[in-house]
Amino acid sequence: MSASAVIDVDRLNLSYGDFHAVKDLSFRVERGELYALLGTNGAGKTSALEVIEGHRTASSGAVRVFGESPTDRRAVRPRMGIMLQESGFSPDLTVTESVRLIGRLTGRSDTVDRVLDLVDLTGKAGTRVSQLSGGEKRRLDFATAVYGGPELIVLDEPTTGLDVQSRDALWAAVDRLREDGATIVLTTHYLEEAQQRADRIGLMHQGTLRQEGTVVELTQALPSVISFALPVGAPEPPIDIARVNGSFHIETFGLQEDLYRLLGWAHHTGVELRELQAGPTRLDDVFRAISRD
Ligand SMILES: Nc1ncnc2c1ncn2[C@@H]1O[C@H](COP(=O)(O)OP(=O)(O)OP(=O)(O)O)[C@@H](O)[C@H]1O
Repeated sequence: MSASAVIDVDRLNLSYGDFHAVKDLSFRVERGELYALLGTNGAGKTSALEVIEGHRTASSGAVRVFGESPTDRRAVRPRMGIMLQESGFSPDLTVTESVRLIGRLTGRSDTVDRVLDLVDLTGKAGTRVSQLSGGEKRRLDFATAVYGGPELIVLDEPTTGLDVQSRDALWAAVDRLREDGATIVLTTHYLEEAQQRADRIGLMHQGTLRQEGTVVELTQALPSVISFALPVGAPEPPIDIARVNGSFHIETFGLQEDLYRLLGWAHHTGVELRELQAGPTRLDDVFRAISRD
């Protein structure tokens, strides 16, 4: 195990009865990293996280968190904050009471006021959980993960159900936690959030890790795309292009060169390139490629 690894997952397998949900999964998360574990529905992300969180026992393989077994709660729990997909707060408790209760369970020290400010729930301190909106409940879930500023924070689909403003606020809070040195493990179906923020990404499909790397490493194997539409009757550019749904696509590993040629041709022939877009491969494309099989 690497000396700095906060999480070390080595050939993890997890079965539910006859169903093999996680297959020989290995990955490491280094101190201070934001690692995004992404994948298709049912890929096994939550199952893997549940083993890391100490909520589930592996069928085989080794998982270490801070060098300890995650089931050693006394060693690991005070250092790890967890935002589950659903926390199951008691509906009759107020926001303040819920945070205080969770705070006690973490074994970390903090003040309710600071945590509510961090997750932007100060105005709802006295509101019962049953009266919170979906997005407010999600922010209360986030409060449980950040209480006491843990070294490791696990976020399972943290922004699902949040409006754009609340998402931005959550990511701003995550940025501040990272500035303080926190290590973050994240699952999300919002690939652009992972693309923008993750230091490294693991892509899972049907229980296995199909690819792992930085965004650049993952996307450089696929071509960039230039797309545009042409006015009726316009000549076609002398470049290898495909027609998709009435518009033109160029797939290229030489984005700059092909764009230069295309724009030069359009300029010389006086053709307008409508809805012109050019950009590197997005994580969505890598994702589609791994989930085809
Ligand atoms: N308690 C359980 N009993 C039986 N099967 C389960 C159980 N929990 C999960 N599974 C199955 O294991 C597989 C992996 O589920 P998991 O929730 O880990 O996937 P996921 O990658 O988190 O999916 P999603 O993105 O849809 O949340 C799925 O096929 C799911 O139906």
